[in-house]
Amino acid sequence: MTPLTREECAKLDTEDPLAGFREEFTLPEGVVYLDGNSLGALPKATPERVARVVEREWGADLVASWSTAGWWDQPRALGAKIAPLVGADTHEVVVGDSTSTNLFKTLVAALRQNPDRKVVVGESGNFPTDLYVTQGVVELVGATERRVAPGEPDLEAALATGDVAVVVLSHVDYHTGTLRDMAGVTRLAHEYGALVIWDLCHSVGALPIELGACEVDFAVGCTYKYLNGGPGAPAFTFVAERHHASARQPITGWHGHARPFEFSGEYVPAEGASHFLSGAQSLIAAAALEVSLELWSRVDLGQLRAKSLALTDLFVSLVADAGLTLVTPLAEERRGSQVSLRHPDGPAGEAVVRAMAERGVVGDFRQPDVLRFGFAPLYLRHVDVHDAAMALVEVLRSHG
Ligand SMILES: Cc1ncc(COP(=O)(O)O)c(C=O)c1O
Ligand SMILES: Nc1c(O)cccc1C(=O)C[C@H](N)C(=O)O
Repeated sequence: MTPLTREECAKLDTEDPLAGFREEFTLPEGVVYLDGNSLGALPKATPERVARVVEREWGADLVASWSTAGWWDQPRALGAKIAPLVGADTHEVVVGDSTSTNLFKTLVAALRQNPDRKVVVGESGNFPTDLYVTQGVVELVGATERRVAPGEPDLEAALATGDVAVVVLSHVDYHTGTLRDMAGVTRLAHEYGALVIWDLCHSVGALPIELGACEVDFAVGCTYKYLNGGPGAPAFTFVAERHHASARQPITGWHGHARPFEFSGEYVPAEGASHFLSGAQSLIAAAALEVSLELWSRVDLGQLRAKSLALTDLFVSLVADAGLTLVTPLAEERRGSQVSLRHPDGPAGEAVVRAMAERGVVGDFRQPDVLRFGFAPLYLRHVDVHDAAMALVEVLRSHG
């Protein structure tokens, strides 16, 4: 692709069907924010809603708000708002806890769903919390972890032994930005009798996801990156309907009980994904997420994906001769909404990211040598991408 001029980028911005969303976010003056894959930007409507929950629902209405303000059902209501973003039915998604905790719950549940097998397959290089939680679960339940190199060939070899209960994978890799073939990998795992848990942290809000059509078993994901729920916003859990009747998660708290207000001494699982809830959530954090999900309900995911690909294409073409190695696959079906570039001098890449931040371009560095730039299509313009790329080229030039 021939790199576009800034004027050509400005013209594309005038034709962008998503352009209006930028006005709905608070963005610091003079900053190009390419770290929305770590912490998404703040929707302008969030502070007022959070203040209302604090002052009115909590301050004035107190305990009545559990029913009058819908607090009790908020994990399901928010789950229903996430469902269309991930191609799920409303009763298959609940919101609460962190991605790490939800991975723990779904992994134990998936192992119990496949009781004759005791091997969990993960990939080296997956986000550390996925690897750590897997280690914790296999120790706890007496299973075995088999960690393979990323990619379908190694995964298939690991599955072919016929003893794999569950596979845990990231839909988009946090480090390289590689997008996995969710349908193909899920089918492969099923062919070998394994279940699949997908971590959607780097794909939800970045591209359309079809959990139902791909026949995914379980999925988890966070809401503070592309979904703009705020720092530490509650995560979500997807449980396919076919697992509802039998799946059993291990943190059997009262919010996952079928009749919590009977206060009985015996645990009876709630129906549907609700069983995957455990205890009370922060309703203040939930209010912030509710605002951003209302905004997300107006987003056309096809337009989002088209813009994401255009922005990452643009960035890649503008920095093609900068002396960095592209890590993120260029093939559209393999690319998330980020661009990762390897610095030839490894750790020197960190100084480049710092120098860019001094020029108002915020990206991040991931050990040992990757400069990582996330492209959140709702609030980034083509001109921002142009400016960021030029800043990177200049910084690299001045760093020799
Ligand atoms: C792939 C992936 N999984 C999980 C997490 C985070 O999990 P938690 O919200 O529990 O900190 C992140 C980011 O921090 C991530 O990138
Ligand atoms: N979740 C984070 C946190 O709690 C503190 C600092 C950073 C994060 C991140 O989101 C890191 C991010 N998952 C990554 O892909 O690197």
